[in-house]
Amino acid sequence: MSSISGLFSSSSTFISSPNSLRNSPKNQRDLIGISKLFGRSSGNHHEFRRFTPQAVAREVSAESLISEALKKKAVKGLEKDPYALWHRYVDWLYQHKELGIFLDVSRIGFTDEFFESMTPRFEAAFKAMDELERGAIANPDEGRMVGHYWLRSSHLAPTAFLRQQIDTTLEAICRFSEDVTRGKIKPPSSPAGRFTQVLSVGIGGSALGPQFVAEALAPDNPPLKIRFIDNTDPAGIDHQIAQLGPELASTLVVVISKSGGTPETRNGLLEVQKAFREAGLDFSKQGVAITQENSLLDNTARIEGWLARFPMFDWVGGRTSEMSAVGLLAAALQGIDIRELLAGAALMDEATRTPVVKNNPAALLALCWYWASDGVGSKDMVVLPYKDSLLLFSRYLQQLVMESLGKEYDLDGNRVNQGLTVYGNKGSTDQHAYIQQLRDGVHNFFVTFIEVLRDRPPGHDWELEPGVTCGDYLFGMLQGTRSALYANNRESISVTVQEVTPRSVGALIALYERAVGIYANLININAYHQPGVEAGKKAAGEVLGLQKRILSVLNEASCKEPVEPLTLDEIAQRCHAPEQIEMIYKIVAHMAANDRALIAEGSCGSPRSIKVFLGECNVDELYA
Ligand SMILES: O=P(O)(O)OC[C@H]1O[C@](O)(CO)[C@@H](O)[C@@H]1O
Repeated sequence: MSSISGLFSSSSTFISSPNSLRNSPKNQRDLIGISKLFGRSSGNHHEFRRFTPQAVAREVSAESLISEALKKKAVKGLEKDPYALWHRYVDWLYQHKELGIFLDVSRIGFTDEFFESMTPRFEAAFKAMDELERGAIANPDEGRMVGHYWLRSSHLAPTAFLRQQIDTTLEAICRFSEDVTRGKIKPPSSPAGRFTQVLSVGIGGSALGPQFVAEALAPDNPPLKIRFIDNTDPAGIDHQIAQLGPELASTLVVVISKSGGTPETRNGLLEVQKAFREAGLDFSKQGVAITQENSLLDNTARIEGWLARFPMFDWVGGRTSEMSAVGLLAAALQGIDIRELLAGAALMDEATRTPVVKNNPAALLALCWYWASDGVGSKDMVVLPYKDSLLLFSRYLQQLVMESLGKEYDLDGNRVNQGLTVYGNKGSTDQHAYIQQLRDGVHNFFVTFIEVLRDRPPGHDWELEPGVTCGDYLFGMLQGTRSALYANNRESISVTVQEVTPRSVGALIALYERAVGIYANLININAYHQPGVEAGKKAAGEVLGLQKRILSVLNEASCKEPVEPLTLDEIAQRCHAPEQIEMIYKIVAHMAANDRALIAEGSCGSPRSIKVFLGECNVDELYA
């Protein structure tokens, strides 16, 4: 779309003459982009929508909406007159006084006509969000309510039972973390006499929120320092445990998994438990589980008598779980004011319930996303917080946005392959990395700047040049980049917060949660399931199953007298998986690289030369 707007603004005749576009090789990429938008065949591209009557109706309206939008962009282009821009800035500026948050959408070029044309979609989206908050089954696939908003305003939960669950869990978190930080609950055998470290084991939504909040808000000397195991990388796990060293004895291990069965998290737990055994420590006295009631993890923790268990609710998704026990316990243990975090989110929720788009910052974000990416994710969202402590915000948003919006089908069952790509680290650091391309290169993105007005706590600033502080440079870099991008027709949104505090961080999380919810409604997809992730998990399970079959086949051949080394072809035949020969090669190469019992002769660089056998024959397994 990027080049589309540039293209159309240079010559409006292209609009009414799409064939002339098609003829220009320079424009092929744009055309493919457009045909993808509408699911139309283009050359070898196959049809990929089911054309139900509703789908046709929806498609036609989506198509006309987008081409209308393009025409308007073509006619108007991005405003360059400084006074007109200033008026646009002032007219569209959103401010939340109490939260000290501003949203500037003036550098997104949507037109008044486009804004008007979106009214029916927004009306439907507000209605759907309202129903969701009232407890409708908003995740139809999984038959679940979606209630992360209730976590910070329990009085809005649809039943007394839910209200009580939320309130008692919050009280339990506060009590437990206070008892831990005050040393009332302590590790059994640490010379420190109290817990000094938290080791948080979890992945995806069970890690990203706590990581972001720790980076953003943990004080320099927190009551407990936090570390994360968020992968099944053995070297990464070893590193975390090695860094803890003797402090393992005073480490509170918080294992987080909504499902309670995520393999990476289970592996992390088993690795940590092994480290505890080797150090002669009793894991159960230092382990805490956060999971759904009766999950595998919950049952393990209960049976093994872990120190504590906190619930994760069925109606809270992993990527929106920061305000549940998932995020709150870790935050409280680091001395972060979780009531403020919740208060900030609640205030933002209130502000983003209004059905007046111009007064609703989440709706404004959704409007900009729709305009900038044509409602089909045709451009990526680059998130650039100009503040070190917000470094992980882009990574946090990556899951929130991409796992929510990246969907194959819409709610009517049409194949739409929706999404919105998010990436970014922080400014001004990224100006010395990839912003060159953003300014001058391929135009396939829009930017979200996150600005923090307060540079340092009061009383700590100084001028490193007459009249200029270090923070002035950071400010200058942000404003300069915003202007330079805009001058080259690169659109941007700016979110400004007064300070990075628990309140503003809570508000930012709530702002984006709601923006994703509204946007999902605008594009008619279910934001609350993740069927695609299951495919990867299933395939991983199949790889491990194949590995077991390979070992069994090799064991049988290696128990022969003499031992029978097998080629990869022979292994594949005996595993009844000839089509899996490449995977078999990879499994053998991986095991060989890790000094497993398997011996591979030949060179990994010439797979056909490889012959494999096991160093030891396991007779028991033969007859198992
Ligand atoms: O909390 P769990 O159940 O371990 O899941 C972790 C993450 O895995 C996912 O389900 C994706 O696999 C995420 O949605 C989730 O946040």
